[in-house]
Amino acid sequence: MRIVVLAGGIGGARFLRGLMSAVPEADITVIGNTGDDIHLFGLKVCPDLDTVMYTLGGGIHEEQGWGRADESFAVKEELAAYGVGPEWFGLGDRDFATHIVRTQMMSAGYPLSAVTEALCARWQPGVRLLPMTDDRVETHVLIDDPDEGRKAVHFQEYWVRLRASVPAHAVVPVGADQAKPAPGVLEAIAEADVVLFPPSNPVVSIGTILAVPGVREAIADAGVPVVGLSPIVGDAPVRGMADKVLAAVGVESTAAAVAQHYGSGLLDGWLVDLVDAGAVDEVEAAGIRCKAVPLMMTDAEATARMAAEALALAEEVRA
Ligand SMILES: O=c1nc2n(C[C@H](O)[C@H](O)[C@H](O)CO)c3cc(O)ccc3cc-2c(=O)[nH]1
Repeated sequence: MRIVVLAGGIGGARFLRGLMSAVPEADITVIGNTGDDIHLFGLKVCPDLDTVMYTLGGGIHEEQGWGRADESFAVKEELAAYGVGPEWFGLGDRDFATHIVRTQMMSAGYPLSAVTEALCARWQPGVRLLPMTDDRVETHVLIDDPDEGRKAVHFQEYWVRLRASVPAHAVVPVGADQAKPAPGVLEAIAEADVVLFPPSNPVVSIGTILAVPGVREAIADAGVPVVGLSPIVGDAPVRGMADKVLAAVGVESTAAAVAQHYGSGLLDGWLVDLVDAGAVDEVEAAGIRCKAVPLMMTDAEATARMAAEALALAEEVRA
């Protein structure tokens, strides 16, 4: 079975681990969000691609969900001693090596997709990991700054420095409208037997991937089941601060509202948590097959069961 998964960072990566244990023989292509990418200290950092690569490759800091296990911060401390920031973004020494290799390869002319493949040669994630695009896309968030008034900040500044503590007036994937899908993205979608949306952020992760011209259309036209898992459980994000960016696009933080945000033109099936069983009828009325199952990725087994439920729902809508 050929499965295409659109993935953000931590939620996407953990879901993928469950999916791989549920269907070890599956051929999985991951289309990773690159809107969170940031240039720091002259280096290109790709948080979501790295989170998937490290998680599936066994190098992730498990509790944190991002960055490397057994990490040290000597370089960051030395940079801070020179007064060079930002100090709010935690790049560790081991992680720095990844960004150095990536930046060096890109400076030599390799596209991000080729660089990602090269990095994965070390990590062997067991999936084909593709960036959504080789072009530069950067998600910016429009906020009101107490001193400077309304201004756009990089997504990472909003997420990590500000902890999404101020309202987001708009979320803009800068450059997405001009971006082309990376090599292999449209082909993987066209050849897929099923497309899955993990419980990743519907705006800044999956929404950004869908904003690359051609991706949404390819998924809608693939003629295969498209099944998503709600990142909202009991009207709150399972992790992260998805509610803050959902508000910016005028979507309520409920499992049903997120399903309708994707819409029946894209989504065939939607899993909600048992606590949201009351939303099933509303989602089905919107033309999307819906089922309530446990959706907390508490451990590997629970996550594998979620993935199996998503595939079972895909077979139900295919029939
Ligand atoms: O909350 C944080 N998240 C950090 N993240 C996670 C990241 O900001 C977001 O969670 C994702 O971009 C959202 O998917 C990092 C991810 C990386 O790959 C590399 C460095 C960081 C650093 C931080 C950090 O300092 N604080």
